[in-house]
Amino acid sequence: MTTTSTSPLAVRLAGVTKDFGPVQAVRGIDLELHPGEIVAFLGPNGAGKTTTIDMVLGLSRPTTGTVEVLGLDPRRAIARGLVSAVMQTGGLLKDITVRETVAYTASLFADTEPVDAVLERAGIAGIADRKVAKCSGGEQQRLRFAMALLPDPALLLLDEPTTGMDVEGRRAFWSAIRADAGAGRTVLFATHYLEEADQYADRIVLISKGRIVADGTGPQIRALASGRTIRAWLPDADTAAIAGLGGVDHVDVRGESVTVHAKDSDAVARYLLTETDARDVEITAMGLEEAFLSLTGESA
Ligand SMILES: Nc1ncnc2c1ncn2[C@@H]1O[C@H](COP(=O)(O)OP(=O)(O)OP(=O)(O)O)[C@@H](O)[C@H]1O
Repeated sequence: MTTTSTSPLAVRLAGVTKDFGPVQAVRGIDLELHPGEIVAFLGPNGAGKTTTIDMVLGLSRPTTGTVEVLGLDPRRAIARGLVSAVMQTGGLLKDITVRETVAYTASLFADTEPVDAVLERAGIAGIADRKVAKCSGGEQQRLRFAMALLPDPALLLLDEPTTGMDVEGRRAFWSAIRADAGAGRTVLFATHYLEEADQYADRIVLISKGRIVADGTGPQIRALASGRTIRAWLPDADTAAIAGLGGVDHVDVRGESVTVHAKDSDAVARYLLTETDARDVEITAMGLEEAFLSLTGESA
């Protein structure tokens, strides 16, 4: 694997913004990725994930700020074979086999890993003689992954790599990526899927409206939105009194039940059980889905 001693960082973004005319797609991102990390870039549609990845790939330049890949300008890093990307679609010839596809790609590079080794690493050695047209979406993505591994890149970028794949295809794809990343490769992938980020990344960078709104492990992201939900049966709930309790974010009354989002669930439960006729009091932690919506400001 190729690394550079001049910078220990795989990716460094400092004060990066990107405007498209009046659209501010990226509004000031600072981000450092360390070698060997698997990082998910998680965010809703239009958050700025692809725009940021394109800048890391040297496909576009930031409006302000700097982007460095392994201590180099992204285009130099690409030219040196330090970076590869797996995109969502395109780029495959249907009438040749999996092995022929990788061999053909290898012939375009001066110096590559052996074809059989990358087929093995991508988990598609068993289907090497299959025509691309006969491969499932997941197998085609693993083929793109094999092609991306040919220059033995230190950094691998994946833009929503599992869109349209079924659960099994997704699992097989990620187990190949994970096994390979054990060797020290840095991986940055964009995704809409919370579960995918939580399951396969060491670190989640949550992005919304062109800014990073949270950065940490799956459990850390959940802890940031550390509120709990308290539900109880309580006809004629005094919503003003509940809203006035410390740490209450939101009170919702539906029919005879009340739902409260609060940081201090004990105080709410104590109030409900001692000061009111509430019954069936239920407290649940926020799931990753709710944490995501609350942190990206997209909750109802
Ligand atoms: N070439 C462009 N010209 C004008 N606006 C653009 C261009 N590329 C992106 N945008 C806008 O910039 C914002 C960020 O888009 P971007 O594609 O980076 O988001 P994303 O997080 O990758 O979204 P998705 O998950 O839908 O792919 C959006 O408002 C988008 O419409």
